[in-house]
Amino acid sequence: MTGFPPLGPRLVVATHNAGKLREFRELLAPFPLELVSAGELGLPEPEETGTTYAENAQIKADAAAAASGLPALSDDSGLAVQALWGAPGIFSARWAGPDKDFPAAMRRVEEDLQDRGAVAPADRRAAFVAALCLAWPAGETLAIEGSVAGVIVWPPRGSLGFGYDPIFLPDGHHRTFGEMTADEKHGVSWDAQGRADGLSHRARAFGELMAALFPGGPPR
Ligand SMILES: O=c1nc[nH]c2c1ncn2[C@H]1C[C@H](O)[C@@H](COP(=O)(O)OP(=O)(O)OP(=O)(O)O)O1
Ligand SMILES: [Mg+2]
Repeated sequence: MTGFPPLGPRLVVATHNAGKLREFRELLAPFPLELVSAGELGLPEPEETGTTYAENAQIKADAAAAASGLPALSDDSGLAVQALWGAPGIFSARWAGPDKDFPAAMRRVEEDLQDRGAVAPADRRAAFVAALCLAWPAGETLAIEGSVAGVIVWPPRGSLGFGYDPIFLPDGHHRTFGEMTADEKHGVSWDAQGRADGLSHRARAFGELMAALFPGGPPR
């Protein structure tokens, strides 16, 4: 028993981002859940009025759980660049504008770093951060954050993944997220004790969240 209401069999993935949805489908595959996305249910995209990732994640999960009557899992995430005082941060999606122009958003990150004279890798530190929120229709919530540290590289490298992946090089690796396979970027492995391990911010938060709900790891 985990002290939380049952999770399934149906779970709403409360995102309108196709890249995140693909990652969550892969992350949730080992679990006995039937996934429906906010888009498939025609749920509106709530306004992200929070001032933190966690607040925005809760807004998205609560809205989807209330509208669907099902448990809902949301993600609010972003890229925090140290030399830019954490920007774009919670505004990462908004930097890409209504057309979701991530090449332009990545250029803006690079231009802002150039303006600060940030050329050496040590001056180009960044982290991807994800806050996940699981909300049940009766109001219970479970929230967890994950992050991964690295550096911003220029020019962008790789065409896999989504968003800012091509300019993020995680510490200890020589390929950017845009050059990594889905499994390398966000695959989660479970040890015999049911502890999860993964590389990306989303994989790390997801592993911790699911370990809280499924002690011992995914059912075999
Ligand atoms: O793994 C990632 N790889 C690359 N870029 C990423 C990642 N994770 C977040 N990001 C960037 C792009 C995304 O657009 C923004 C999150 O903004 P965020 O509001 O949480 O998501 P969103 O508006 O795209 O979809 P939704 O709110 O429907 O879940 O940060
Ligand atoms: Mg959003």
